Amino acid sequence: MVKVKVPATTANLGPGFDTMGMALNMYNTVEMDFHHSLDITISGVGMNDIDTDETNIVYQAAKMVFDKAGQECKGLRMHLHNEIPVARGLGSSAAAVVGGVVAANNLLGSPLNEQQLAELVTEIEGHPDNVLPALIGGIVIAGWGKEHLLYHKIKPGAQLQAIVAIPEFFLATKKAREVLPTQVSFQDALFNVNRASLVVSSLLTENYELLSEVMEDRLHQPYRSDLIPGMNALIERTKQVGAIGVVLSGAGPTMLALTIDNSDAVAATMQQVFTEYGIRCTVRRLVPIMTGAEVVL
Ligand SMILES: Nc1ncnc2c1ncn2[C@@H]1O[C@H](COP(=O)(O)OP(=O)(O)O)[C@@H](O)[C@H]1O
Ligand SMILES: N[C@@H](CCOP(=O)(O)O)C(=O)O
Repeated sequence: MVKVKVPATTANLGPGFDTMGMALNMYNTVEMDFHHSLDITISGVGMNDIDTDETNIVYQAAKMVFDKAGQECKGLRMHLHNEIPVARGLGSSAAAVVGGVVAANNLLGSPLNEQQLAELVTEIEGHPDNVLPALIGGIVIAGWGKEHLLYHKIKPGAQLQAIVAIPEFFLATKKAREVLPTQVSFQDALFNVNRASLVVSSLLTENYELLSEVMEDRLHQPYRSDLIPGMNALIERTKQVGAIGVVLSGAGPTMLALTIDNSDAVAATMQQVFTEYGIRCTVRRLVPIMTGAEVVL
């Protein structure tokens, strides 16, 4: 039996759509063992929102590792314990995919190396920005090259905190991608190239004064704002009380505020603004982490 612990992630970091993400200290665990049939049990959050048959994505991801390794999968016994809320923009599906792939790879004696795991989880999820930090931790910038996935991991600054306001309502990533345009203007593309580059350089140099001016986006957030009541007001007001950057976490509806200090005021303001817009939410204070999925048993 193997037990794998996988972190939550916050993807995009504003302008880095489908490109950047960061691992956070909130975890799901996957326990997995060989079995003659499929037997899935679940505990923790979202128990009623997750399938326990062959459509379960932890199982589907695990089965792809068996297929790649040329091994027959007769069944699996799995217990999933979840802390990451489902369909809220904190990478629950990424954690499920990574948990399934890493657990199965371990069960089979590690036939796939890190590069192969990174490519497999990206193929399954469709974009690398949440699965890569879930797999290897830290802040990851990633994208497909001609043949291979290219990725680079940055160490988050030690002082950085991540406050997340998690609304009570679900927003499936699929739905939040359907509102995106198929084309954008040259000016908006240029704006995001500029801001994403400045986000990376300010994270690398821990220049939070610069970071506070550049976590802006024109490729996805404007199109998603109608799906998240209060999003723009929350960004504006949370920045006024000292957050470095305030952005949509992944595809939403969770909002992420990066802070160094002023965390109490930031957390209170996020809660307050959502409440004013009739949205019940849970605010959690998290920190970026350098460790991705790890085998704990
Ligand atoms: N722990 C889990 N185990 C299996 N499937 C999960 C788990 N968590 C989430 N999922 C699946 O992922 C879907 C949510 O994915 P998605 O819409 O991308 O939201 P998120 O932003 O949380 O990743 C759920 O509807 C469910 O099918
Ligand atoms: N780049 C993706 C990220 C989705 O992340 P999730 O954690 O919300 O699944 C997007 O913005 O669609």
